[in-house]
Amino acid sequence: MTQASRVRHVEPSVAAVADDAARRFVELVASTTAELHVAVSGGSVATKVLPAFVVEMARAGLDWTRVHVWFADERFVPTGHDDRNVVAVADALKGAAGFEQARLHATLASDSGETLDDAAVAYEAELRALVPPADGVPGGIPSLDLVLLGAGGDGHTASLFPGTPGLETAAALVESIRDSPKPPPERVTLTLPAIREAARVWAVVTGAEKAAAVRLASTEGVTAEESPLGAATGRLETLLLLDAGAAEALG
Ligand SMILES: O=C1O[C@H](COP(=O)(O)O)[C@@H](O)[C@H](O)[C@H]1O
Repeated sequence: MTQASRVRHVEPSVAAVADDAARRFVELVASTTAELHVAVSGGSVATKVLPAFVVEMARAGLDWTRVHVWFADERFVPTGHDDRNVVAVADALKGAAGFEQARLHATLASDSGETLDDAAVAYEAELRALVPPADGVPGGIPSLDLVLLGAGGDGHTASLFPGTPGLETAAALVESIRDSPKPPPERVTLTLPAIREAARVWAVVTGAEKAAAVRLASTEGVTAEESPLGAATGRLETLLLLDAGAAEALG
């Protein structure tokens, strides 16, 4: 995919970016009567963007009964630990009308008795069991309806970090990470092949400290190893939703 097929949208503030993403989410939910499989990120996506989704869905009179929530990445720490992305996501979804816990697809925590590798394997199995492939042919790669990504100032997205070779050719859909440069070190993440099979990928990136990463991600010809954010594209739609700070290094 060329960079030309990635659409950038800039809003003046973090709140305006969250509201814009929320309106797009409402349009997506309203556009279908099917179940929707949405993978979300932690960090600012969980604390600033998802709450806006909940508000906008309520304003539109829509409920969350058809929405499955998955994780773009998760930290392998004990259940309930503040570092678990599911903690912030579950908190954001508390007011989501009609949302059932059974549709919140958390990964195994470090106190589950399973290993980090087991957690990755189990999550891939759950994805394969519940998320249909784009062509509907059994056994194909699950195609999430939406992957909602954030990014770090280093250009990492989900738990895919710059300087990691082979991101594009990962054989698995979910991988374990043992040496995340950003703590905590142990994580599970969707791989680039899993993300790229999603119908839509929306990366919500805010803050001037991420401007250089956004610029690199938007550079024609950038590799996945240089910029995982730049390589995270969807089959039908790839959006980079930015605030003015994150967009300030773009031409
Ligand atoms: O470690 C992580 O960081 C990224 C970016 O977080 P942010 O707070 O700077 O937006 C996040 O997208 C990812 O899910 C998380 O595990």
